[in-house]
Amino acid sequence: MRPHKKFVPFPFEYHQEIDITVDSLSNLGVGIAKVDIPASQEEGETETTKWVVFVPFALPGEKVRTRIFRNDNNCSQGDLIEVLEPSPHRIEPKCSLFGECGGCQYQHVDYPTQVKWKTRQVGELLQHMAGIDHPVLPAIESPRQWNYRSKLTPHFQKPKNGKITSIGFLRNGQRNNILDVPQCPIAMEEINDALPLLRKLAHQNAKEYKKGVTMLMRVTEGKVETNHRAIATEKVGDLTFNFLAGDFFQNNPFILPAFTQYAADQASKGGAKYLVDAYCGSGLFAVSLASSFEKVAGVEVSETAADWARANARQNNITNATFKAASAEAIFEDIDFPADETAVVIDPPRKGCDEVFLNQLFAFGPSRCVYISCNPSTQMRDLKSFLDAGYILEEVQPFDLFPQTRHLECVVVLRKGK
Ligand SMILES: C[S@@+](CC[C@H](N)C(=O)[O-])C[C@H]1O[C@@H](n2cnc3c(N)ncnc32)[C@H](O)[C@@H]1O
Repeated sequence: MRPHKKFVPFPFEYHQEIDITVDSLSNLGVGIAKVDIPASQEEGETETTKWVVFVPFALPGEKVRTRIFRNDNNCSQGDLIEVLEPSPHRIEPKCSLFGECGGCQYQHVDYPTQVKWKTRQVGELLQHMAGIDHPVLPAIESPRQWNYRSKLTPHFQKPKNGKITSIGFLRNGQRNNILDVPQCPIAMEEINDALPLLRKLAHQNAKEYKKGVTMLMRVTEGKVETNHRAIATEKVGDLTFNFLAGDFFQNNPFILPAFTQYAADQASKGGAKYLVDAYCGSGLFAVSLASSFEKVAGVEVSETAADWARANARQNNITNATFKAASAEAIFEDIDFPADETAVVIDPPRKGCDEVFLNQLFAFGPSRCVYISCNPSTQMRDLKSFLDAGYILEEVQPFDLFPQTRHLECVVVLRKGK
């Protein structure tokens, strides 16, 4: 293969193979090695400098052979060719598509080590993004490490000559190349049981699709729902939640009782009597935490989700919670809760909180904030604003909602300084 015409042949030639020792992992789950290279391209250069090489699927402590395919300004990228000295934590991946499929990054690592690395990555983000050294509690493990996902969204591209080429997920590292995935070991058994028929029907009806499709598979009461507008049901401990199958709901139901209990304990610590659930979706936290508070107010931009939050409160006999369908910052216009007795749960989408919301939140000044996020990078960015506004970081507790993948949920607990 020839190099890309923009390939820069320094510090490595195209497809040069080098043996390296991996030091750490990036937050994308990619192995990072620091190697010595000549300090400049001058002939006869004797000085060396450290250079970063990224190698996917290589584990910390391993010696591996990598083949370089790209040199950037301050790092290089290589493919993993051979593991020369394996890590004691390396295991056989369960899925034959591991490495090709973009869904999982950690199937080749034993579970306790996955959780340890996720914990460490949160600590590193805390340092790099928020500039603080603070202990991170060990990530809470998922009770199920396989067959835990209650939602799967296999996709396919526009059929060619009336034929669908593959139904599945993006290939690892690619943006529009879909790998055919007939079974997925992190999806619940119900999904894997239903997948063959769904795939067969899609192939049979291929001529009807004028563009690519993302299919929905949502487990609800032992069955799989594929209609976005259908009602799905999930039990969390003694509580029952209904929501539109296509709307957001946390998709590892097995860890949710521990997750919501932790949020309840942290939000009510210090005697807060009132709760605001910002970005409340169909009311998971508002409804789960309501018994620990006198009054609860939820806010959610999706009207259907806010309607379901109201219905979920009613069907679980929660009478102290109200919900507003609006952008999150609007909640501070109408609540009359005393700020020094109010806790706010904040669970925004991956992009984090916007400035308008944060300014309104800080102007209100609740005594406690429990910030939950599936994207610790934006969470740590926002954390800086909390610290600047006088909040004190109490606890950082990751939860592993997504075993075998690089993803996690992280809970950051803050109290207002004096
Ligand atoms: C990560 S989900 C959390 C939902 C809920 N807390 C749960 O765990 O089920 C984020 C939610 O924020 C909502 N959202 C997005 N932007 C918003 C905004 N500006 N104001 C209020 N809600 C918003 C989305 O519709 C989604 O329901």
